[in-house]
Amino acid sequence: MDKEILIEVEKVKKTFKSLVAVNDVSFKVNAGEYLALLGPNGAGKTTLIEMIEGIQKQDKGEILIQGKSWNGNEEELHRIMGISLQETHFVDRNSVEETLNLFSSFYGLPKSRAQEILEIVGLEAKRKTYVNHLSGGQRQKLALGVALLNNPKVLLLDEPTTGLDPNARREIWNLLEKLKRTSGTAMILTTHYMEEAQYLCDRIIIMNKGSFLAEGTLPQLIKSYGEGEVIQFLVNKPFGESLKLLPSVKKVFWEKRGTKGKLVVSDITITLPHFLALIAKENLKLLELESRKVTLEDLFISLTGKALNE
Ligand SMILES: Nc1ncnc2c1ncn2[C@@H]1O[C@H](COP(=O)(O)OP(=O)(O)OP(=O)(O)O)[C@@H](O)[C@H]1O
Repeated sequence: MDKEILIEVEKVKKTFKSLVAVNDVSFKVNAGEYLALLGPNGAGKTTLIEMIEGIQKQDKGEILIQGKSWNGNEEELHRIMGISLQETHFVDRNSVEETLNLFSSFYGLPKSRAQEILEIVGLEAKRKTYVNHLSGGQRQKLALGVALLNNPKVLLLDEPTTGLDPNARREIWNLLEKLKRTSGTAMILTTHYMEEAQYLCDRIIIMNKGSFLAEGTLPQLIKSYGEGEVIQFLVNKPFGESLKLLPSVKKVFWEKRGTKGKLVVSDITITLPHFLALIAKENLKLLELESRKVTLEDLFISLTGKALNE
């Protein structure tokens, strides 16, 4: 049986005066699927996710959650949605437990649900702590806990791990991964972190300046860039001969024309000796050299001209 489509975004556009924040984008998310919206600052991720959350209204296009638009269905949609904003504001002089109880009462849920959530997000030891005394990671866990209270069918997380240290980030990932195994929740998360999209999500959309530049599973995205390996280098003076002519080179990308760049090659062991021989022949000095598999970041840079965290 086909999976249920829980989120449908069809030709959605949003402008702020002359700025097109989201430009005619369409996609669907099925039950049980995790989707990442990956993009640099200002790409339009928050605007898009807030339109799906019903916080902002699109100028054009249609957004359906479980087949329904926000118009006239607010109450029903709020019941099936879990939302965590980029910065969730809690009442500082409430404890973790009081905060969860308060949000539970909004949904008409019993206090026992708040207790379950304390365990799920691993904040039992902090139940009596005021929210303004929590660390960044603990706050994010609490925000996630609030989003999960109503057992949402649709979970929308705006940069759930921005600013967290790697350990705290990993803990949030573990939580979300566990949720994926135990529920049919459809999730969209926005992120600047390639590893987050890669680790958690079935599908990735790369977004920049309001538009989708690429979409697919990680292997599909890597394939679209050109599978292979990368030789990254920096030399002291520009090359005289074209690097494209070296054996097994598929593409050449320059960061600083002639001196700093990247070769995408089908086999490093074939290209590398010729590359080094050319450096010797042209009397250049090799200042940096790195070889590795193609990553999503390579694709991202080639599509947007900038690194993900710029
Ligand atoms: N209320 C608003 N009024 C005017 N411009 C806005 C408004 N909200 C967003 N923008 C602009 O729309 C563009 C997209 O912003 P958005 O916050 O959606 O990007 P983002 O991908 O979420 O970025 P970040 O990763 O920094 O959160 C940006 O150029 C932003 O300045």
